[in-house]
Amino acid sequence: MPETVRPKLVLASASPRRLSLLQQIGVEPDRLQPADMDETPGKFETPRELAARLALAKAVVASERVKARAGDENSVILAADTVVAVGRRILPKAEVLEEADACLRLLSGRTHRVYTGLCLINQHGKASRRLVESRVRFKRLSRLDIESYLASHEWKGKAGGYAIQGLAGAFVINMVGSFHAVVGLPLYETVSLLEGAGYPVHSGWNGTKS
Ligand SMILES: Cc1cn([C@H]2C[C@H](O)[C@@H](COP(=O)(O)OP(=O)(O)OP(=O)(O)O)O2)c(=O)[nH]c1=O
Repeated sequence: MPETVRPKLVLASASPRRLSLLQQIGVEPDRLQPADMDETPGKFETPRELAARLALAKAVVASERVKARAGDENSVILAADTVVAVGRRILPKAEVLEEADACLRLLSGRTHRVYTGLCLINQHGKASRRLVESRVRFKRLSRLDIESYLASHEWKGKAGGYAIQGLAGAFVINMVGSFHAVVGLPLYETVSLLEGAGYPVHSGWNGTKS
């Protein structure tokens, strides 16, 4: 029987969170190929549609770059996008203090949704997609909560102006969905897409330390 060659894995992301979530399940990408793009929502686009569209767009852009390089033909490309929303209102990825402040005030005492789009383009150029929706309920935030959190700078570059995996974990009364998806990469769905593309996830589990 001919031996199947493991495809190379390209992670289309600049997010250190996504890389460490992959490493958590014993998967080490062969290459990082971040795909910078305009993430502005379309006029009538829902948060769910935005997360799905951007995950696909990131994978496509990275795939084009990978294809242009000799020797990388047998590659699978993985990309994701996380969108935080209150109802239909899409919150920004907070880059400045004012944005993070506005996000936290809006999230205070409310339940919001986090949509994580996932896309894998296989060796033959076929895209497979998943969309994971999680609900997160925040306590009512005091002025001190908000000011202290803003001073931590953990909000920077995070969708909705917070990171559940850090200090903001203290704001969460409960969540329904996938914690890892909120952080940036739904692990169950990631494994299912990788296995579907013939990428052997378990081969990285030998001798893994907890
Ligand atoms: C809600 C939430 C978001 N985030 C992060 C995950 C993503 O990195 C970021 C959302 O922005 P994204 O546009 O999804 O990702 P990114 O620009 O950081 O990285 P790339 O496109 O290169 O993959 O917010 C957390 O780390 N924790 C959280 O609790």
